[in-house]
Amino acid sequence: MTHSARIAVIGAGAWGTALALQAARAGAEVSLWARTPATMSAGRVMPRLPGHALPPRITVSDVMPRQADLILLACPMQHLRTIARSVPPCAPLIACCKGVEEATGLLPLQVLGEMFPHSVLGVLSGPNFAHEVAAGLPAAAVLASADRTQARRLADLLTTPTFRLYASDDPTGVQVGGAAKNVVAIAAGATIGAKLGENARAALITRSIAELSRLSHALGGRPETLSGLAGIGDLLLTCTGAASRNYRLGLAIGQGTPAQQAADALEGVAEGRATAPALLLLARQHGVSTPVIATVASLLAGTIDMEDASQLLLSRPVGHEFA
Ligand SMILES: NC(=O)C1=CN([C@@H]2O[C@H](COP(=O)(O)OP(=O)(O)OC[C@H]3O[C@@H](n4cnc5c(N)ncnc54)[C@H](O)[C@@H]3O)[C@@H](O)[C@H]2O)C=CC1
Ligand SMILES: O=C(CO)COP(=O)(O)O
Repeated sequence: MTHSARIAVIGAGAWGTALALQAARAGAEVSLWARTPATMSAGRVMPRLPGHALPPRITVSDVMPRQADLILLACPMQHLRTIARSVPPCAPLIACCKGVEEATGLLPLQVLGEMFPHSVLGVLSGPNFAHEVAAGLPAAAVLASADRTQARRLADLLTTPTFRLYASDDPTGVQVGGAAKNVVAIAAGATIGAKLGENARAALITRSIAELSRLSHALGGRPETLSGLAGIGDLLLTCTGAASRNYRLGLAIGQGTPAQQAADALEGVAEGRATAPALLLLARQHGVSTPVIATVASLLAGTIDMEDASQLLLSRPVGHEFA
């Protein structure tokens, strides 16, 4: 490519803004699409990430870009379908959201696959707090597409020494990791909020990896993907990092705040909330046992309290570790 890559970022929330900054750092000309109409400016977008100014390579607009070499969709999962309706099918599309569509039980690329059957599709996921990526701190993630060569080519458009994008040809495993880790993070936060201890949290995170691997396998992904950046990597970050919105939602629930009230108090989207029941349904349809996801779904629905939740998990039979 002789010109700088043109990268369109759809969604000017925390993650979209951070990805726009990263794409500019990688040398691209960037258009950042913001939903809010009228005069978009750095001043409107940046309060979410204080301390970072938008460089001149980034233009912000409420009009969808018509031309791009790559399109990054960085909106909340439950709005992906609506927002994608306005996106032109002019370039490979990368889903940067993490979750399952509640109304359909579909993963991001299944939603996009229905809408853009002829486009190259990929997913970007991994342990990445937006504010750190925006600041240019070192981080790594994975970009997965069905075609390994495409995945590497697209990852190269965004990779810099401080944002290391590994390629993968297991988009299903990567999406399951990204969706499920937010649910596990709610459980981890609740464990700490209820003062069950750090041993309990470590056990919960580790056992959830088995759960996620089973689910990934049943949905057509590879279990080993869950031991990579989009699995263990993101679990480590989100289940221990106090900046995680999903963890903070769980923490408040564990301290006794009703789920709805805890969610209302959060700034930004905690994807695990809508994803927990959707993922549970998906797991049941595929005959996969997912005790952690089931417990979080019940906690969020208010059908059990924290004491019931810990009893449910602690009363399960203790078998062979890797049975
Ligand atoms: N914030 C982070 O550190 C990271 C977030 N992600 C993922 O990126 C996705 C977006 O998250 P954030 O940027 O953090 O969200 P955010 O909470 O910062 O921003 C929400 C975005 O959703 C838009 N929005 C709100 N209501 C809407 C509606 N009714 N219709 C259409 N758009 C609406 C807002 O305009 C804004 O762009 C999520 O799936 C999240 O899991 C992934 C990695 C890191
Ligand atoms: O996905 C994230 C980090 O990889 C962000 O996590 P939260 O949405 O829980 O803040």
